[in-house]
Amino acid sequence: MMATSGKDACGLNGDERSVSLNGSSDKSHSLVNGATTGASAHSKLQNGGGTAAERFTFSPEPTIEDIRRMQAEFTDERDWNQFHQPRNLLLAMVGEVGEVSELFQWRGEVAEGLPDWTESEREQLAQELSDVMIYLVELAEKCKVDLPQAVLRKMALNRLKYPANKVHGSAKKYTEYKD
Ligand SMILES: Nc1ccn([C@H]2C[C@H](O)[C@@H](COP(=O)(O)OP(=O)(O)OP(=O)(O)O)O2)c(=O)n1
Repeated sequence: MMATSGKDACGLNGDERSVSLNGSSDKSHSLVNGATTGASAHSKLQNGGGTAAERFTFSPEPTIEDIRRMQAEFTDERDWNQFHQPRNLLLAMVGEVGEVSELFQWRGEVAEGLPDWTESEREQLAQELSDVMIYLVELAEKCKVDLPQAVLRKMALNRLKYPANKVHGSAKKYTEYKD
């Protein structure tokens, strides 16, 4: 089960955890803090409201291949590959998706930037999303899916299925378009 108090499963509190993040959370803090400074800043961060210049971006590293390699090292060091077959990894990933859901449940709609969330809640979310990503990457590895290239192929398909000039501003599924 997910830790729900200020301490996580390793016994770290929010402050201790943020020390180990190498500044990667600073960027999100500044964006998020912007959202709490006033109504206009807040509304700008609603879904779809930000310009490209304001958009939150990730650090370039680690790459997906870096994550695959680091997780492979982690499991090798523990002799855990015996447990990490595809189905087990899938179930572990779905369990972690459940933990992400738990953080959102009963809150109603949540605005982009999570303006009402505490630092501890944000850090919990970062950890649970990371768990999902780690298991997803390892699942892809164990299924021999080259995930970065597969994502490129899928995005190309998505662009074909949803031509921008046809679907602009509409959330309809492609099967609903009749032309
Ligand atoms: N057999 C395992 C167990 C853990 N992990 C790694 C991958 C995940 O990133 C993380 C998952 O650890 P936990 O199962 O302890 O789950 P949580 O970190 O979510 O802890 P909790 O369930 O207490 O929130 O550790 C792994 O690779 N293989």
